[in-house]
Amino acid sequence: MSTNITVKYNESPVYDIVLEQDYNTIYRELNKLNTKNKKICIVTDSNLSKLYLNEVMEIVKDYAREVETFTFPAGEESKNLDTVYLLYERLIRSGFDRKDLLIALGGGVVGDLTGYGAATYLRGINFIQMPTSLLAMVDSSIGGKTGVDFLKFKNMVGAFHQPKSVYMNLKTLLSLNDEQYFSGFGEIIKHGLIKDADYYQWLKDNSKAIERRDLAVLNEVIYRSCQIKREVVEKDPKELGERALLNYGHTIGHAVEKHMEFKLLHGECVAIGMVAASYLSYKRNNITQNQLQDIVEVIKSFRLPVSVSGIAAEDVLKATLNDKKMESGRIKFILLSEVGNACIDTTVTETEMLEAIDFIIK
Ligand SMILES: NC(=O)c1ccc[n+]([C@@H]2O[C@H](COP(=O)([O-])OP(=O)(O)OC[C@H]3O[C@@H](n4cnc5c(N)ncnc54)[C@H](O)[C@@H]3O)[C@@H](O)[C@H]2O)c1
Ligand SMILES: O=C(O)C(=O)C[C@@H](O)[C@H](O)[C@H](O)COP(=O)(O)O
Ligand SMILES: [Zn+2]
Repeated sequence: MSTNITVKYNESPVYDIVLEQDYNTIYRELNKLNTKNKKICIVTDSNLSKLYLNEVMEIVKDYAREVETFTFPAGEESKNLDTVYLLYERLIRSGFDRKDLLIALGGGVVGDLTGYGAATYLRGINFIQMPTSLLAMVDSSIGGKTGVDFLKFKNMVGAFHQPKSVYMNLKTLLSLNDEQYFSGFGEIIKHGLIKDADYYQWLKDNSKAIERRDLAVLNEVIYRSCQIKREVVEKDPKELGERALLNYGHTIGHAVEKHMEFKLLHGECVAIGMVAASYLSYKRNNITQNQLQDIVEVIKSFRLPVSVSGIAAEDVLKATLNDKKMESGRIKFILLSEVGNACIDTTVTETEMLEAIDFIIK
């Protein structure tokens, strides 16, 4: 079973998202890029290097002049300029030129960091996303947002740089531990809440099959989420407007992620941030108290946290004011206008934000 989605900018196809259940057809993506006389560097983390690197290398080596690998320690703590420095060093020492190619084999951390390396090395070289986590398949591998954290502030240094292809092997989802697997549902539930109430309902109806990682159902989840993300990024590739809706739950979520020193996964922090943003949406009379309660229960049913402890509300507020959503001193906050629709609101006050943050700190 293979499914393809094409991402277009200004009506022109830019790259394909390929959903597969093995790695056998990667060569098609490489052939499109004429890689036979190019060097390829596969960038991955210390977990994936033990799981899929050899299999991918075996295939890629027949379609490249030379294959290098660059592995860094797994986890958000590595998503910074120190790791990018080591990547540049490796590429320079190995003589990578502008026509060569990077492959990001891993979760969102590998994808964001490799994408940023590709965007900046020699002023930009090609890269392919090979997402292995659910979160990376439904969200981070699509749309060309690349970057790294700085002083633990999330994604503060980055660039828009589109991949040449996004190739996923859904069987890799079977080796994720439960925490990593369910963290993907932070972004998936977000897609339903901001864009598609039917999808949100469908997720609830299919929770049992999702729980047992039925690959046919996961194919549907990934396909629907990728379509939602594709539609948004095609209309607004550089987040001048509507793309900001994808930030639902992130303003407070990113601040929690920073203050928890990356002990919680990104999807878990997005889940907590969505509870706060849904609380504000309820306070603004956009959704009912029952709908707020339903959102909290659905997030819990996907084994995601809905609150956090051990951090101070004032610190979280301060970090939200340093996030990228500030514009002329005002925060661009994403609220639900109803379940299945979201809006940008620049009138949320610090007092309202503190109340929402208090709601998620236990
Ligand atoms: N660029 C974007 O649009 C975008 C969107 C959403 C999230 N992000 C970023 O993505 C990151 C989160 O992504 P993530 O949750 O994939 O984190 P991650 O890359 O750290 O992966 C989570 C953990 O799962 C492991 N892992 C990944 N795939 C595996 C597999 N198949 N089997 C076993 N273990 C596996 C990793 O080694 C890691 O330990 C954050 O940095 C976030 O800011 C970016
Ligand atoms: O693609 C986007 O745009 C998103 O906002 C997707 C988010 O899930 C993702 O976490 C993104 O990296 C957040 O963007 P940022 O600009 O707030 O760093
Ligand atoms: Zn996110």
